[in-house]
Amino acid sequence: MAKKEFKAESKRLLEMMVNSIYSQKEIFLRELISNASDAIDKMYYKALTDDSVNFDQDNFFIKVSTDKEQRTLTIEDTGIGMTQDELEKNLGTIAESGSLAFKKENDVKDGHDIIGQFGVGFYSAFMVADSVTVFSKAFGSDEAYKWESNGTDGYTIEPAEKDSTGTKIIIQLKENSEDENYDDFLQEYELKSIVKKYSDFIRYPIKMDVTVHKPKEDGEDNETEEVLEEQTVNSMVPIWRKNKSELTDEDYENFYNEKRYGFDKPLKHVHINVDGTIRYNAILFIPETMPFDYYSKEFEKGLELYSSGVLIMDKCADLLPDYFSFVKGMVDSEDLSLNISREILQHDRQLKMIAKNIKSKIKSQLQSLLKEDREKYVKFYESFGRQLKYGVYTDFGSNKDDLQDLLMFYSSKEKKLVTLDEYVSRMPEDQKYVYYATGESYDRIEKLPQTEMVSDKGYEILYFTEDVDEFAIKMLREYKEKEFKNVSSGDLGLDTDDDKNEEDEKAADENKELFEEMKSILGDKIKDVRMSKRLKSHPVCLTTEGEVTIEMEKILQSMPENQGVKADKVLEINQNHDVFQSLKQAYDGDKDKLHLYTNLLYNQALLIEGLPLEDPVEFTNNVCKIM
Ligand SMILES: Nc1ncnc2c1ncn2[C@@H]1O[C@H](COP(=O)(O)OP(=O)(O)OP(=O)(O)O)[C@@H](O)[C@H]1O
Repeated sequence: MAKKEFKAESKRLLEMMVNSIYSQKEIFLRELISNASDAIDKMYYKALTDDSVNFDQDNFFIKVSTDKEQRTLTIEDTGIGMTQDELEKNLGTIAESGSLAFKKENDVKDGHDIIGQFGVGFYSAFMVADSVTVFSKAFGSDEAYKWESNGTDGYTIEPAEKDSTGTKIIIQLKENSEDENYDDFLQEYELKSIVKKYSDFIRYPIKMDVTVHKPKEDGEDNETEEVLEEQTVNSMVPIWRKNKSELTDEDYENFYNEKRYGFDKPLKHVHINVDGTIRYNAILFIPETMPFDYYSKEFEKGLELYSSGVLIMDKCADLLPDYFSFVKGMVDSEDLSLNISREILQHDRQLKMIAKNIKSKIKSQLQSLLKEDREKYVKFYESFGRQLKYGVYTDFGSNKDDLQDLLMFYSSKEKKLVTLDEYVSRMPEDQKYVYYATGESYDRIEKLPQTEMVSDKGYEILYFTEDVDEFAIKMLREYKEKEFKNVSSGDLGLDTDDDKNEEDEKAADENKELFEEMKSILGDKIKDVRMSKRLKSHPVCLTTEGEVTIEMEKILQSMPENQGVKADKVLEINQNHDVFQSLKQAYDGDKDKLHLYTNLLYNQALLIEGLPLEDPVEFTNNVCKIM
C-alpha cells in the first residue's frame, strides 16, 4: 500500500506557533537578532576555510532602527544573506533551519555559537507584525530578493534592489489594542532594554540610533540640543568568557551592579569555567545583605541561564537548591537541550549536572570563607544562616551532611557564634553531650534556671533563638557522634557524685507524697512534679519529656495548621531552696496554702519560659494574698 505523507494546514500551524510557543511578545527581537548573529557567524566560518574570504570584524554588525511615522521596526545585518532558493527554503518552510544544516554541512567544530536549530524563530515576528518584508543579498551573489508575507496567506518573493550583502527585515507593527501597545517596540528605551536583556552578549555589535544631548553648535553657554548618535548597545564580550586573570574584583562588582543582582556589594564571587563532559561558564555571587523580601513568599530564587550568550531564562530555579537560594549570578552553557521556544528545557540531564556541580562549588566557597575570613562569614551567616538551617531540616535531613559544617550558634562561653566543630573539639573528656538551650534572646537564655547545672560543670551551651534551630538540630541528632541535648530535657547525663545522688534519691522518696499532691493540684497542665537535679539558686523550672520541647510547642502552636501538639511538661522543684521548706510546711498543715504555693510556682515557671499565664488575674491576686 502506498504510504501517504501527512499534510499540514500551514496557515493554522503558523498561527498556532506564533501564538502559543512564546510567553512574551518581546522575544521576537531576541530571535531576529540571534538569526542576524548566526548569519555573521557563517561569514566567519566561511573565512576560516576559504582564503578568498576576508573576515574583517569592523564590517560586521547588526542594526536596529525604527520609523515612528510608518510604525516599522527594522533589523539589518551584514551577514551571509540568502539567495532566492534559500529565502524560499528557509523562510517558506516551517521548521526548516538553514543554520542547523550549515552546522552539519560545514562540520563546524566550534560551531556551537550558531544559535538557530529549530527553524521557527523567524516566525515569532508575526507576534507583533501585520506584515514582514525581508530584503536579502547572498554572499557572492549580485542579485537581491524581497520576501514578503502577512503571516496568513503565504508569501511572495521577487527580485529587489539591495547594495550590500546581508539581510534587512522590516516589521510593520500591528495596530495597538487594549491589551497590547505595539508602539512600545518603537521606543528607544524599550528597544534598548530588550536588546540588553536578551542579546547583550551577542558577539557582534548591535547598533542603534540613540538620542543624546550635545552642546548646541552656535548656541549660548550650556545650551544643548538633542541629536541622534549611532551607538553600540550590547556589551558583546561576556565577562564570563574572559580570562579570570584579566579580571579584577572591581570588574565582578561592576557586573553584579549592572545586572542588578543586588544593590549591595557582593561578599564573594566565584567564576567557574568547566570544560569536561559538560561545558559551562558561571559567575556566582554571595550577597552581603539580605534582599528585603528574602524570607517572604514573593522571593524567587534562581540564576540567569544563557545558551551561547543568549538569555534563556531570567531565574532558573532548578540551578539552585533552596538552602543556597541567596546566591545570585548566571550560567552559560552550549550543551543545553532547549525546546523550540528556548524557554524551558526538555531534557534536564545537563542542567542537573550543572546544578550539582554548582552546589558543591558554593559549599566549598562558603567553607573557605569561614576558614579564611571569619568576619565576612559571620556577616553572611547573620543574613542567610537561617536558610542553611532550613536546609538541614527540610527534605528529611538529606542535606544535613553537606550543611552541618556551615552552621554556627551563639556560645555561652565564647559569647559569639561558633561552629559545631569548634564546640565538639573543645569538649572536656567527661562531657557526653552537646548542650543547647532555647529562648527568645541570648539575655533571656542566659538567665534560664535550667542552664545552671550544666554551666556549673563548666560545659559550653549553645543558645538557640531562631524557631528553626531546634528543628534543625533534631534532624542532625548528633555531630561527630556527640548527641545534642536540650538543657531542659529529662536526663542531662551529668555525672554527679554518688553520695549526693544517694542523698537526693532519699529526699525525693521522702517527699514523694508532697509531689503527688502538687501534681493532682495542677491536673493535666503537667505530666509530673519532681525534685530537680539541675537547679541551684532558682526555686523552680519547667522541663519536658519526649520529643516536643517547650520552644517547639510555641512554634507549632503559632502555625495555622496547629494541631494542638503539646510538650509533656515537668515541674521541677529545687529542694535546697527555702521555698521548698515553706511547701513542706504547707503540705503538713495548711492545704489551702499548698494550693496557693503550687499554683504560684507553676505560673512562675511559665513566666520564666516566656509562656503565657493561663489566668493572669488569679496569679496577681495570689501574689497579693501571700503579701
Ligand atoms: N538574517 C538572516 N540572515 C541569513 N539567514 C537567515 C536570517 N534569518 C533567518 N535566516 C535563515 O532562515 C532559517 C530559519 O530561521 P528561523 O529563525 O526560523 O530558525 P533558526 O534560526 O534556524 O532556528 P530557531 O528556531 O532555533 O531560531 C535560518 O536557519 C537561516 O538559515
